[in-house]
Amino acid sequence: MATNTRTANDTETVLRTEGLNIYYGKFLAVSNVWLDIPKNQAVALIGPSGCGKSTLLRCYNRLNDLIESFRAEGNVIYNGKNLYAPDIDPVEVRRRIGMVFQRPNPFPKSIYDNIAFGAKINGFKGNMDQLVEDSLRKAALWDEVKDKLKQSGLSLSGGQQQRLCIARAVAVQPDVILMDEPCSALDPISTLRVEELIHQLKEQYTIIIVTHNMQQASRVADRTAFFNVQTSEKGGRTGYLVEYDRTENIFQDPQQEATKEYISGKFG
Ligand SMILES: Nc1ncnc2c1ncn2[C@@H]1O[C@H](COP(=O)(O)OP(=O)(O)OP(=O)(O)O)[C@@H](O)[C@H]1O
Repeated sequence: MATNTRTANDTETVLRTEGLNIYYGKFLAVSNVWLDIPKNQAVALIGPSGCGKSTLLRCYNRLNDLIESFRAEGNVIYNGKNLYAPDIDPVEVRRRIGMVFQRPNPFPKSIYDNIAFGAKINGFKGNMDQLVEDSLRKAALWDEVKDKLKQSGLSLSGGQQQRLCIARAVAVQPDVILMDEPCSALDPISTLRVEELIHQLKEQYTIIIVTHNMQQASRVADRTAFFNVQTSEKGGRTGYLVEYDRTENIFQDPQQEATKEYISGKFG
């Protein structure tokens, strides 16, 4: 049984996960998750490979809908509305809840158009130059690219490309930004820059980050959710939430044996 799974009552909850079971076909990938994501905080999802961190993350902006075998039971409540209700438009969900992926994936377009493209599709009618500058500033990239906005986004370094993807996510004025191992393809200096950026972004956005790097979770996250895998009699491996608490508690005073073992490197 998980502990501290709903202890985000010190601040407003943006995303509420209620008894979520996630299936791929008949396979139960993640079981019975109860988890509140507080506004303007960063929450890290950690745990061994296959425990369902990315699967859960993709439920928060309905990206799993693109997988035919995907099915969810339970509720994901975003600002009071069930994200999986029939009248909810998944495209609008993905605008409000943006995503940054493991590998930087800029469009094969100019730096400027990487930002402007999504904004135009979303009907942005304001000053585009200003939006591009503001978004690049929020992603701590403006000073490095302001003189080469017409160059291809693909001409940037990996770390710059990832910050461009963050700028692109920010440009459509989301509420929440999901990050799926955003630094795993980056060098240590670029990683630090993205981590610093996460601290700045929290002032305006809520962030959920999947990371394999426990130091990273302890550096960037206010709260951390530790997931583990249990093997059924039939051999199926299902992820479940073990413990969710303030990050310092998870790393310095975990309540569950499995969390203690994981953070001390005994498995995973
Ligand atoms: N599209 C899919 N179809 C079927 N099964 C899937 C699919 N995506 C993930 N799975 C399965 O769901 C389980 C959870 O996978 P997921 O990638 O969410 O775990 P994870 O904790 O993010 O792993 P990792 O840390 O290795 O990235 C795994 O058993 C995986 O094989």
